[in-house]
Amino acid sequence: MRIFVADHPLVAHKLTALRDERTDSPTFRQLADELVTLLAYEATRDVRTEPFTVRTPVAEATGVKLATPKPLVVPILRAGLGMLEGMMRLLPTAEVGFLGMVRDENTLTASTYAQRLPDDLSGRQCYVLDPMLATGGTLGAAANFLIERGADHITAICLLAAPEGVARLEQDLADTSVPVTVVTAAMDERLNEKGYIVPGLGDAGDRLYGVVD
Ligand SMILES: O=P(O)(O)OC[C@H]1O[C@H](OP(=O)(O)OP(=O)(O)O)[C@H](O)[C@@H]1O
Ligand SMILES: O=c1cc[nH]c(=O)[nH]1
Ligand SMILES: [Mg+2]
Repeated sequence: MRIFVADHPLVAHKLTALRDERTDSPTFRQLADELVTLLAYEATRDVRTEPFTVRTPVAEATGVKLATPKPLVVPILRAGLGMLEGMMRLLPTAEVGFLGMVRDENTLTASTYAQRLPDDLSGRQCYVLDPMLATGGTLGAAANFLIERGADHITAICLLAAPEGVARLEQDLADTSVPVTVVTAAMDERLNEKGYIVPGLGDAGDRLYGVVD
């Protein structure tokens, strides 16, 4: 597994504002959207392309276009939905599949409550959107689910990651030969006793969409 921590002043600036507890929900959604687009630029460095030739008004130019099958973007509901538009801005022709997952606040175990994905992901590059890599349970389960369906290349975009989550993900993916990369805006210090990232930004889903319970 590969971890890429984006090192860019604009990423750091937007992330700081996102962390700020005074940031309201509309601003949080806007910042998350902008941050994802910056991260998506890094995350799509190895998106598959094929040669494509066009004619300019002057001459022929050899270039590339996105290869088929098109990449699949998979936001993990709920909070990953807040990252979708920012990702699709860079990959407008990608297809989108959905995974609904929730972490039990007491056991910190992730479970899947909804999925709408192609059955066969053979040969697909998948871009998973999940703002928080905390214990790693959610992302590990999501990645293994996609691999079972045939995905052969997975890149996860996370706004924040914790070292404990990265270690768990390494373990959960130990048996796969599918390349998995995590692109994140920052590697934070640790998890607290409730499984929240420290310093983190709080509950990403609640800050995007409000508290449910
Ligand atoms: O790494 P983990 O310990 O598994 O935690 C990370 C998950 O927790 C949050 O989702 P949550 O369960 O709060 O659902 P929500 O997006 O609906 O708020 C977050 O959006 C991640 O999906
Ligand atoms: O810090 C955290 C950990 C898990 N989920 C969140 O939304 N925030
Ligand atoms: Mg939540």
